[in-house]
Amino acid sequence: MRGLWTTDRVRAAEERVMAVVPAGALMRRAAFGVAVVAAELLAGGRRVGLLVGAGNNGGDALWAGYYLRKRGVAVSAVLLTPDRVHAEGLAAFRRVGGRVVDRLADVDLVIDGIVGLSARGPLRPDAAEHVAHLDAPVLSVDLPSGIDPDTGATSGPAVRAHTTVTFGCLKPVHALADCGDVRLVDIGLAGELHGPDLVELDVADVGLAWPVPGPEDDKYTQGVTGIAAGSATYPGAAVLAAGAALLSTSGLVRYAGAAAEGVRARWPEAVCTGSVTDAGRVQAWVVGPGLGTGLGAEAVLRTVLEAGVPVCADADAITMLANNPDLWDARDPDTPLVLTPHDREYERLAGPVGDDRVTAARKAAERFNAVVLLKGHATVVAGPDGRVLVNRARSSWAATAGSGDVLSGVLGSLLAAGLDPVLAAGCAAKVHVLAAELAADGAPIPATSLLGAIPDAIRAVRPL
Ligand SMILES: NC(=O)C1=CN([C@@H]2O[C@H](COP(=O)(O)OP(=O)(O)OC[C@H]3O[C@@H](n4cnc5c(N)ncnc54)[C@H](O)[C@@H]3O)[C@@H](O)[C@H]2O)[C@@H](O)CC1
Ligand SMILES: [K+]
Repeated sequence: MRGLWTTDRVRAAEERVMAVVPAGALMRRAAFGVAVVAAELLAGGRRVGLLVGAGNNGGDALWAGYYLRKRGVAVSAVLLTPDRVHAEGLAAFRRVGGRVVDRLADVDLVIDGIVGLSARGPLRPDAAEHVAHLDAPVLSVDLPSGIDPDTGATSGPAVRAHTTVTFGCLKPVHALADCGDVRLVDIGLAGELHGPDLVELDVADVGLAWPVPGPEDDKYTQGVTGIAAGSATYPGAAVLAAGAALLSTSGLVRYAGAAAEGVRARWPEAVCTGSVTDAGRVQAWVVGPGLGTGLGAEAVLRTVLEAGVPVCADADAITMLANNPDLWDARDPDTPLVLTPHDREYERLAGPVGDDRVTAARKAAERFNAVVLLKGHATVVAGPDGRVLVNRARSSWAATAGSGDVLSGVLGSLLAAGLDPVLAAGCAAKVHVLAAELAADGAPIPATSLLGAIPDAIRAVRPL
């Protein structure tokens, strides 16, 4: 589990530490960490170029240049705003023979000290011009310049980092955007940082949380998942969601709806009925994928919300909740509800997502008293209690038709097994992208292949 802290919190912690350490000590620690990683990345190379912006991020780069010079590396620096540059850093850099140049040429590694925690918006045109012409790998100081540190959003030119060296703690950008290989250098903030703003689950967290049968378990004790999805014309969503639930835990799966025949044919182990009213007891419902939004679908959603068990509402269920707010009344507010919108579904529910996906998910979670799993390349899970988990996919193979139906089935089975709904959503998101990566192995895949890779993904996260 990795914690991530927003820039406000980082600055506050830095201020408290700076009050008790000698001036410049934090920057020196940070810069030394950058120099160590730069030396490692240089391997046989001898020439480093610095892109130096107006603030302390540029100061870090200049001090890193100073340490590299002292090791005999040839270091040149472009000062993007010569009238606003970290004066002590520049003086130290010059003192050891660092050269100031107009343009970086023939370098083996570039250190990006254009902008750090104070970044707003994309790279300015002059910085973008320098970045566009780089042909060496880039080591970014704190974060790749041009990406927003708190939201991970990019609205124009930005640095593409091979590696990022950050200080004290990880920031949201490190989980929400591509920062290359992220290295964390300790600068002594730990004692001043309290609980993180965001959390990224790692494989071990998911493996430990994943429900597996014990010696006393049977199909009922592991949780019965109900699937209210699909239609006679479109049974696919039902087949995918039911299959995902069957492959995710050893609990029973009940399917209820018009696609019963299709589900039974593909998954003989599922208990299938035509209607949610005669489905029997379940410990959690998945409702919505391929269900439609007509009156019959509304009745299904109402029945499921009234059942008094956790519900994962996806796809058409979200659209119905957005179109007909009376449906919220059917819900017992003390029973967990997980909403799994993509951006367009989110917009129907709560307006445009915008650049700040974490805040968007948080706001909706609070407003609807629900866990909100906002789908995207970086999936954000927000709980009504303020907890936020993020999970960034390393690839986009999961972005395929039917992929969301699979995710809802996985999530439903974890809710049925009794997992905390925020954790269930975070674990489902992680295993879902892992299954996509395993199935794809470098080539596009349909959702049925993603589904088929769920067991391998679970094996990959489970402790040996
Ligand atoms: N505060 C501290 O104790 C420490 C800070 N450190 C470094 O200090 C950085 C923060 O420094 P600062 O707050 O001075 O600010 P930055 O260096 O992040 O930004 C400097 C200035 O760049 C300009 N700018 C904003 N957005 C831009 C964009 N998109 N393109 C180009 N220029 C832009 C702004 O005028 C801003 O004030 C951290 O990221 C880290 O690298 C480290 O030295 C560790 C210690
Ligand atoms: K930077």
